[in-house]
Amino acid sequence: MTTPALAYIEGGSGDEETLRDNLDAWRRLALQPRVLRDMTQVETATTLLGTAVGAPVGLAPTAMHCLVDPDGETATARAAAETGTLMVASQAANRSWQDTAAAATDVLLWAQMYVLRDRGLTRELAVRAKESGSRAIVVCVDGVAVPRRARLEGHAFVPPEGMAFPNLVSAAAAASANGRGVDLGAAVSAFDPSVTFADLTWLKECTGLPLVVKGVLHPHDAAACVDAGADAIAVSNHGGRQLDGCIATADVLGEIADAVGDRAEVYVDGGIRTGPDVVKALALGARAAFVGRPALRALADGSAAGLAAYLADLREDVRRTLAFCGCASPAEVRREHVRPRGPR
Ligand SMILES: Cc1cc2nc3c(=O)[nH]c(=O)nc-3n(C[C@H](O)[C@H](O)[C@H](O)COP(=O)(O)O)c2cc1C
Ligand SMILES: CCCCC(=O)C(=O)O
Repeated sequence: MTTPALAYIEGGSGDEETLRDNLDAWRRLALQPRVLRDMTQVETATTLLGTAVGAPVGLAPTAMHCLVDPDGETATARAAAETGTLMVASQAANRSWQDTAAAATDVLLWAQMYVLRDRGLTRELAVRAKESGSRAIVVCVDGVAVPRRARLEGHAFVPPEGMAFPNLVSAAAAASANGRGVDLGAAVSAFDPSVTFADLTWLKECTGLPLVVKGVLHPHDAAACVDAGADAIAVSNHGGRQLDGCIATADVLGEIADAVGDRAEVYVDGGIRTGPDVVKALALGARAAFVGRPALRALADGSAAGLAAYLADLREDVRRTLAFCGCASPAEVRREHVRPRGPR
C-alpha cells in the first residue's frame, strides 16, 4: 500500500481529536458482569432488520477496497459470506454492488449511498442497489462539507489513475466507460448538501427497502429520522473523518437508543476493536456494532482469508465476553452491564 493510501485509511480530520476519542470513550466504560447463570451455551447470532447474521458485528461501509486488495469489495464479500457477516458496501466502492453481491453465495449486503444533487441518478442508484440484492439502503448524512484530512496535509485523497467507481455513475456512463474515469473530488461534490429529513422519506419510497440513516449524533435527530421513516439509526461520526472535535459515538449511543426506543434498530461504529467494545455497545442499546479500519487492515494483511479469520476471531471474542457477563445471547445484554469506569 502506498503511504498516502495508508494515511487516507488510518487518518481522521483536523487534529484527529475525535478519531482518538472514539477509541478512548469505549475504554472509559466498564462492563459489570453477572455470574452463576449457566453459560454452557452462548449464542452470538442475531438479526439486523430481519437479516440473520452470525454476530452483532458488521462491516461498516468503506471506500475503495482495491487500495488494499486487488479483488477489492469482491474479496470482502467472500469473507463476509464465509462468516455470516453483514457487509455494508460503499457507494465509493471499486466493485459494483452487483459484482459484490455475486462474489459468493449468501452475501448479506446493504448498499450505502449519499443523496446526490441529481435526484434522478440517486433514485437510479438506489434501484440498482436493490436489484443487486441489497436488503436495505444505508444513507450517509454526514457528508455535507469536505473535511480537512490531517495526514494528507489537508487535501483530499487522490485515488490511483483509472480506479473504478461503478456505484457513482449512471448506468449509461458505467456502460460507456466501464465506470472508470470518475474523479473522486467530482463524486464528493455530487453529494447534495441541501439534504433534509424530507429526503429520507423520498429515498425510502424509491425502493421500498428498509432505510438506515448513518451519521446521527443527536437524540432529537435520531427521533426525527424515525418520524421520517428510518428503520434504523447508525450512530457514527464517520470514524473521526468528518467533524473533528465532535462527540465520541460511545458517549451518545445510550441517549440515542433511549430516544429511539423500540421504534427502530440502533447501530454504532467508531473505535470498535474488541468483543468487550461490542458488548458495551449492546449494553448501551445498540443492536450491532460495525468496524471500519480493522477490517481494511485484515484485508490488506491477508486478503479474503485474512478478513474471514479476523471476523471469526472477533465473533469468538464477543462470545467469550457475553459468557463472562452472564449473557447467553446478545438479547440478554442490558444497560446494567455497563457503567462509567471509576477514577484511575
Ligand atoms: C478508509 C475509510 C473509508 C470510508 N468510506 C466510507 C464511505 O464510503 N461511506 C461511509 O458511509 N462511510 C465511510 N467510512 C466511515 C465508516 O463507515 C465508519 O463510520 C468508520 O470507519 C468507523 O470507525 P472505525 O474505522 O474506527 O471502525 C470510511 C472509513 C474509512 C476508514
Ligand atoms: C466518496 C468518498 C467517500 C469516502 C469516505 O467516506 C471517507 O473517506 O471517509
